Amino acid sequence: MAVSTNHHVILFPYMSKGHTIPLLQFGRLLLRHHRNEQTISVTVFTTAKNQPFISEFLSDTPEINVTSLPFPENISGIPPGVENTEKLPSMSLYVPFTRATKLLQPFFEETLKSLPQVSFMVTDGFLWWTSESAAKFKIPRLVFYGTNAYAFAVLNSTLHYKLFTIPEIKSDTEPVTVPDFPWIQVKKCDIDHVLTDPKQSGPAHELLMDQVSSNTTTTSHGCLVNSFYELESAFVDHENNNNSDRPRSWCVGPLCLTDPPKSGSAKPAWIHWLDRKEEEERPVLYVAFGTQAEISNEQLKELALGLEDSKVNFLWVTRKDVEEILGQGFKDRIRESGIIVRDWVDQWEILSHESVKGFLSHCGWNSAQESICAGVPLLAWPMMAEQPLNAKMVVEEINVGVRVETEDGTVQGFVTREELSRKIKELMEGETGKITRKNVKEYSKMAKAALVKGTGSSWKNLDLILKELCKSRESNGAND
Ligand SMILES: O=c1ccn([C@@H]2O[C@H](COP(=O)(O)OP(=O)(O)O[C@H]3O[C@H](CO)[C@@H](O)[C@H](O)[C@H]3O)[C@@H](O)[C@H]2O)c(=O)[nH]1
Repeated sequence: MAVSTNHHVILFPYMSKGHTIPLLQFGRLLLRHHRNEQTISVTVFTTAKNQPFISEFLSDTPEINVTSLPFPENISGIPPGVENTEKLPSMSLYVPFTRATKLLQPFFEETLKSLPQVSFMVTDGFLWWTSESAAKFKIPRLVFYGTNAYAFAVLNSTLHYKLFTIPEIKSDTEPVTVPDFPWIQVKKCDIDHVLTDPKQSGPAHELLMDQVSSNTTTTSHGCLVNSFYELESAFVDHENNNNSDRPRSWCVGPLCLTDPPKSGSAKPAWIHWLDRKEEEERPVLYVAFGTQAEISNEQLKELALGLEDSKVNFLWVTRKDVEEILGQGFKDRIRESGIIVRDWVDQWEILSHESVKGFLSHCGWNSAQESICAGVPLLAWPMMAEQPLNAKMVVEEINVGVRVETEDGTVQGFVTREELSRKIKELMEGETGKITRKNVKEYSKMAKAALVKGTGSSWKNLDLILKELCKSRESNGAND
């Protein structure tokens, strides 16, 4: 008779909801994925101020342990008590905030000493120093970035060929062919400025280099990707076949599909509103820009007016006080057609609602993939980070969305109410909308199939990871 084995997996997400949520979903997936006689336990590392959100998110999975480490204090530029990027006064503080996480290392390692055997750890690529801890404790480490394979492959190609730096390309908007993928053209403004800065020095560059070197075959066993093979096979294959210095990429998603069905709790007001729109047979555009987008008041006003001009019904989730910025008049005018929500919402519940037929999104990868899984086409308005690449992928590669254009063609540029209104109508009522809606439904089916036990590509990948990592740990005597 086979002896049952216990495996213990550590997850350490970066302190930003867009990075944390998918790793928590991965924790759920691990628990669901029983292999033969193995049982798996999971410990999530975080900091005290992030713990309540994580515990609440995992309330359906109390078996997952959550351990908090003390976030460093007195970091120059970081207001006291800020332990998450959403609470930063500006994303320009990303570098000092992320650097400060290194001060968690001694606490992390001290806790590792007291934990039961660890089979492997999955830690965020932004927490580069966790690869040192993994090496010290001889624990295999998988790295997680939260991005898809398309963006990762295009960024790696940009870095490898020094695409914008040698020779230096000054224009922000000149299209440049990506050598590894000649059918793709990118502009300098599509790429994070750290990769296109000819100086290639300074704190942001040094941080990036630390993160890059913690994702090599010697520092990481593999790269966990929140995506599914059928969505972007060319890019997954490219990463795995052409880069001997980087560890293998494993698509194990879409992780949003691991969320439990809604329990019988009372429906929030916005879901009642969506129910009413369904009865009235009025399609709704969902509008939301993730957890860290920074939108000026001027741009926010223009967006509001574009929504109003389009005459489309909309549900807009925003962190800003729209009423204060636009005045009561706007709310009165859109009383019948729109609803504005400032609470934390269950985005998946909204996207899965029958009345939601389009999503105006910044194309953070979680939002974009959630939309694909729910079969909802996107109106792509990228704002920062790798979002311009996600938008390209959604619009040009898999044709499940329409792109919003800025006035000057740069990512940071201004978007007029006329452009917004035109593109909203194109997505919700036009021919392109119809085509993208048909395409996205196909990808939604493929997404679900990827996780099916025994046959799905992501299910098989996770099975291989567990087989490989748990076995290698046993043969190293890790269970002694
Ligand atoms: O009220 C809310 C607001 C957000 N969400 C969820 O929060 C996540 C937000 O993630 P994402 O859409 O990816 O946006 P960001 O928060 O902006 O994500 C950051 O992290 C992503 C993953 O690395 C990157 O793709 C983005 O560029 C980066 O900005 C999603 O799962 C949403 O469903 C909710 O459930 N309710």
